[in-house]
Amino acid sequence: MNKEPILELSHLSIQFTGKQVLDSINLKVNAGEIIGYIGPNGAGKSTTVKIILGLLSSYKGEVKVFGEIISDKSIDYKRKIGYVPENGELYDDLTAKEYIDFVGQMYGLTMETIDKKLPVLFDEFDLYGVRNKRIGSFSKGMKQKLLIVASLIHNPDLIFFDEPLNGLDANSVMVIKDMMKKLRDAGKTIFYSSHIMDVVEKISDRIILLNQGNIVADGSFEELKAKNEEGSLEDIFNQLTGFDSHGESAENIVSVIQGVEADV
Ligand SMILES: Nc1ncnc2c1ncn2[C@@H]1O[C@H](COP(=O)(O)OP(=O)(O)OP(=O)(O)O)[C@@H](O)[C@H]1O
Repeated sequence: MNKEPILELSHLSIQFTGKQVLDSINLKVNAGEIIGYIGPNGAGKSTTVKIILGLLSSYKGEVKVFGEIISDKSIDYKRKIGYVPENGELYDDLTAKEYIDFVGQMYGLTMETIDKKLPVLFDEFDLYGVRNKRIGSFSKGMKQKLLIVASLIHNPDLIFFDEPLNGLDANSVMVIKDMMKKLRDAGKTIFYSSHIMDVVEKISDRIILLNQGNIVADGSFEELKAKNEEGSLEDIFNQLTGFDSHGESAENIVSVIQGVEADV
């Protein structure tokens, strides 16, 4: 069995206009895990994913995916990667079927393969009835489900989900959570970024917390809980990111709103 990590970051750093966003991050990820990749807004989660996907090149350090340094290689490694971006762009003028046909073919799938997979996936995601409608007419949740189908149609081994539950109804959320576990059980690796702490807590085999450019926690939820003597992942997150003033912040917001209202 190949024990080489599926993903390895060594001393990964990046700056934007003088701001150190990632500060020498080291990380090894093995196949068959769900990694909850969390951190405050602006911590650098999406930036990390964009570097791994080859969308940003101004970084320092080394990124290995499937055992190969990405800067040395062709873009072939991307054929085995799936990605749902936080704010995914779709082509409004295409129909849902045209979009998946297009994405599938970009990944090198034959139309025969696409035609076998697409009806089942669309059916499960409640998109079959609208497969020939233009994406521009879709609701937020329908677009999100289409992005998820597009990210998985080529059977990727490494999957990046950035807030995949955005806009999904409670039924779809259950499907996606179960689907992530089944993909993990089938040996896939999922890098899951989200601010919904109770889902991250329940679904992740390993949780990585990024704060101010550094990894400040790395382990299973049970390990983080034992180490930090806190109850929930939300509590651990607040403690490790040094945030203990939510009550005060809420009070300030409400009093300013009321004050301004009163002056009008
Ligand atoms: N192209 C860019 N040019 C300049 N600054 C950038 C660029 N991309 C990201 N940044 C900055 O890098 C930091 C990290 O951004 P990133 O989007 O990676 O955060 P995040 O952890 O994904 O946040 P969120 O939880 O809000 O999605 C932010 O300060 C952001 O302003």
